[in-house]
Amino acid sequence: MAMATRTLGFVLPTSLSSQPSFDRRGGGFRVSVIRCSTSPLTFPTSGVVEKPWTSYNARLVLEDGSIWPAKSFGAPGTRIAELVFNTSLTGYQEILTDPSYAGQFVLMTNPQIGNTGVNPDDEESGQCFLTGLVIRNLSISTSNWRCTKTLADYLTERDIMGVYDLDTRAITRRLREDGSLIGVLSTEQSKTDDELLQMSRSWDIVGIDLISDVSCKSPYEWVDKTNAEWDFNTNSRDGKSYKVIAYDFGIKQNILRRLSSYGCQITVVPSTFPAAEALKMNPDGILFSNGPGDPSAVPYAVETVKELLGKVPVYGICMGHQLLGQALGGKTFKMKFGHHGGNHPVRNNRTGQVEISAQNHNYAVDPASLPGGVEVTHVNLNDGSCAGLSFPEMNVMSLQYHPEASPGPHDSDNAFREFIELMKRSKQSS
Ligand SMILES: NC(=O)CC[C@H](N)C(=O)O
Repeated sequence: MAMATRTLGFVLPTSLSSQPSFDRRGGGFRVSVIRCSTSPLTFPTSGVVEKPWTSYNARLVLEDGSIWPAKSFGAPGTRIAELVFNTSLTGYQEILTDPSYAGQFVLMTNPQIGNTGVNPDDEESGQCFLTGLVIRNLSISTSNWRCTKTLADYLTERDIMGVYDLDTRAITRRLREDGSLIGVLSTEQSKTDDELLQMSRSWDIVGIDLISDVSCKSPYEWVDKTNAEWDFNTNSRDGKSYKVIAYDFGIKQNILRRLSSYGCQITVVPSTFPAAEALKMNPDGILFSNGPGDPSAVPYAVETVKELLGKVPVYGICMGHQLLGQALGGKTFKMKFGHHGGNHPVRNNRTGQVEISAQNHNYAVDPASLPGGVEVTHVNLNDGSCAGLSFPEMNVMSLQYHPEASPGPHDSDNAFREFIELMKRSKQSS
């Protein structure tokens, strides 16, 4: 939810003279450490201080046989996941709580993470879903006016692994050259490198249904809007109300806030909610949400989408877009290393305009596999992949990326208005 200008609000005391400097004699950092706190901050002005987190040795072992010594600042243990890199400069808390990262370790290419701590407003869901966070440096000072906790404390409390002190540039280059890799993170010294390597080679993320674990268990109403302080683009609202059912495949709360701000009354339903029940509720539109993993591993969700097609206007975001692609008769495939970041240029084919977008996906719809009448509305300009679809005959629209952009730029927010227009037109013609 936060924008860069909001989250980068350092409050450094004037008596603090410079950048942290490493003191070789003392083995510590010669800085003033600002622990985030809701109580007034006190600033030591001099002296050697220890890093404000407990660190112990860890290893990242990748399936290609590479071993990356690291230091842990989160939960201890040994965990397996797919490693992806994310190029966002800000928004690590939204990334940590985005359910689409279930089954993955996220490596941040931004070399310094943790400087703004965590706060109660930037959560995309009620828990952290990724398996671990991999970073170059953990910020030694934490300061932001909304901060209530340090990143290290937050990850440890939520039992999520976090490691730093790895060469994240070298790992990113490897992922770009060889594609995403399965890895094992471990703080357990009793496990040999070879054991961890075998573990990483014994698991695969392809073909696993990850949405059933992250979806809600029963329907609920959503009413929260985007906080007025953060809202924008308000001129495009028509003041009317639309009844929307949101299928939760791992939904980010900012999608719900944006829909609500655009005047939707929302009922969120689980991924297994029967299409017939959804239709009985007489919605004006249906949203298929983002969600983790392989869209080919959830045929039941594709069936639900198929049953709803043509009966009511539908809007798919990310996983929802991929499920729509399959339901329309197309195929999805796994990309080499996917798109994860807040800086992806997308061309809107209808307007010719380029939007800078937030993206997080490893799979894509193959446009060549789609039947006639389905239009590719958006293209990712980095690699030409399909970034949006429309099938006007059935009131279908979808985006492979994140118009709710949290974190990320807001260029694509108008897609919510387009969904409203789709529902409005369909209502008028029926
Ligand atoms: N953010 C998402 O919905 C991700 C979609 C899908 N799980 C992928 O990785 O491609």
